[in-house]
Amino acid sequence: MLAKTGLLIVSNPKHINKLLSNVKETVKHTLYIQLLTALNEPLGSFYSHMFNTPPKLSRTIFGIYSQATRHCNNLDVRVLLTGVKSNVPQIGTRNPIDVVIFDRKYSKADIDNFMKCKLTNVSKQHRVLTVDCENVEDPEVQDDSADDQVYKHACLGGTFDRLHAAHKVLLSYAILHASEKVTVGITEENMVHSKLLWELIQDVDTRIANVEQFVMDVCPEISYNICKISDPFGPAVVDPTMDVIVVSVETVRGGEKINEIRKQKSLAELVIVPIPFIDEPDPQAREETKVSSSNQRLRLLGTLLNPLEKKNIPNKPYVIGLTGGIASGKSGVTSHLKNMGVPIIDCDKIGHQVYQKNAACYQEVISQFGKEILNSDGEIDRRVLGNLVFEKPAELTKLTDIVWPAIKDEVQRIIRKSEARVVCVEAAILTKAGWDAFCHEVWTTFVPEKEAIERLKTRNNLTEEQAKSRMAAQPSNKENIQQANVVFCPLWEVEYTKMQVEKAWDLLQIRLSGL
Ligand SMILES: CC(=O)SCCNC(=O)CCNC(=O)[C@H](O)C(C)(C)COP(=O)(O)OP(=O)(O)OC[C@H]1O[C@@H](n2cnc3c(N)ncnc32)[C@H](O)[C@@H]1OP(=O)(O)O
Repeated sequence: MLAKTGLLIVSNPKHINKLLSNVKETVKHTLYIQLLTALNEPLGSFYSHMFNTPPKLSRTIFGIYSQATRHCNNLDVRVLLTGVKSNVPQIGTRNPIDVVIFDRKYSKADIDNFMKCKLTNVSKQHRVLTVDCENVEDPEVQDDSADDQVYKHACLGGTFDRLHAAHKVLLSYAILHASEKVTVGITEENMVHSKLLWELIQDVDTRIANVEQFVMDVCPEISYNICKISDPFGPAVVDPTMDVIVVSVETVRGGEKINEIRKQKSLAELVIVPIPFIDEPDPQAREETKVSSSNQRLRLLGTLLNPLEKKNIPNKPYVIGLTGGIASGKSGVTSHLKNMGVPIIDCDKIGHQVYQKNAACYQEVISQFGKEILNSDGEIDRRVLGNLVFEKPAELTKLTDIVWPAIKDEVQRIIRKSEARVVCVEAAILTKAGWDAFCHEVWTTFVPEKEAIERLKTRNNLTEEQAKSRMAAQPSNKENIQQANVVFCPLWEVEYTKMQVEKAWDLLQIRLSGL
């Protein structure tokens, strides 16, 4: 049975390759890794060589996270730095340990003693395993050189969206280079708008909480200042106590810029420690070749982003409510679903039908908006009506108050008589109308607002102002995403949208099979 949380006790990091490929069969959620300092060191003298030389671990830690990315990317791997900063030789992880795995054989007495004296948070039902790694060496985990130094106060900054291996390396390097304090600047929302799929970036408080939880888990012995930053420099250009800044190789220039400003302010320059990228082992279409948050966000497209709510509605047909901003590519998604055999209930179309001549809402719409909205054959001219309502929210509400009940009745009638296993209700403002109440899942499309404006200008011949006012009549991307279970970004080629829809469809089949 897979354990939720494991602890790997590593006597020789050069075994890590084999160890990690083994543990992924044992642990399913969090894997803590504790390094012993040297091969053949008895368990009892745990940590004894580590004090005063912590940065020497940096490259080992980089190697471990790189290998973890390759071998067990689904696990939350955390290399413990406990004991590196003080000689409190105990491991008190945040999550209780369900399985302890040793990379070599020890006597029962040594193991019993270790379990009793060194581990403070072990679950009652824990297991102890040994993966024998004699004669296995992974050349990619390098020996550490001895030229690193420890300073009092290290700093670093970034977005830290969906904490991944490269973030963990940056944070670990900062911890290893600081004897007293690490400051982490985390970008506020104003700083993330140029990033790919920024709409999917976690809110700043969640990102702060994740970083805090990680650093406190791997090394509670030093102090942390985790703060929001709304410019690229944050406290690094004003704090005289900072000594060293940890950056990725891509952001060395940012570190240099900070030093230029510090110099102007007569503050001591920071030592810049650049960290190489971790390679993405299996980059997919559109992904970067390094481990990155934008890769993670791309991978979220088509997956269950927000959990499903239990609703008291019939299980058949299973109703997907598809929504999304104006010109955000809803029809691209519905055409892929249609090809997969899913009936689409198009609410725009039903909306048009309900006020056709002699239909249920025809007279009421005319009484509300006047005969000026009629064309020569007595039909309501939607272009005229659209111009009246899209510019003025109160007018739009008057229209929707008239037509939504009729559209809803028709949608529910079609659902009731459907024989299909899955149907899709396509509605621009599904959640604002409260129609998510009769959908099992809400799926949404979004494209960057700039892109939607361009599409409206070219596709619908609207001016920039008109495009903006139409967008203002709808929930924002952020609102739609927050309320959706699955999201799509039809920003690129048709095939890429199709791939997202197929992924969503395959995952939906798994959910349906569990009903
Ligand atoms: C709950 C729902 O989502 S029901 C479906 C939406 N329909 C309604 O709300 C009914 C009221 N709307 C209408 O009668 C018509 O849309 C009109 C008269 C305002 C404009 O008609 P047309 O010029 O033919 O435009 P059309 O109906 O194709 O809508 C244009 C865009 O505005 C969106 N839209 C339609 N109604 C609304 C609305 N009430 N609020 C915001 N956006 C809307 C459409 O979904 C469409 O988006 P898309 O370009 O991404 O597909």
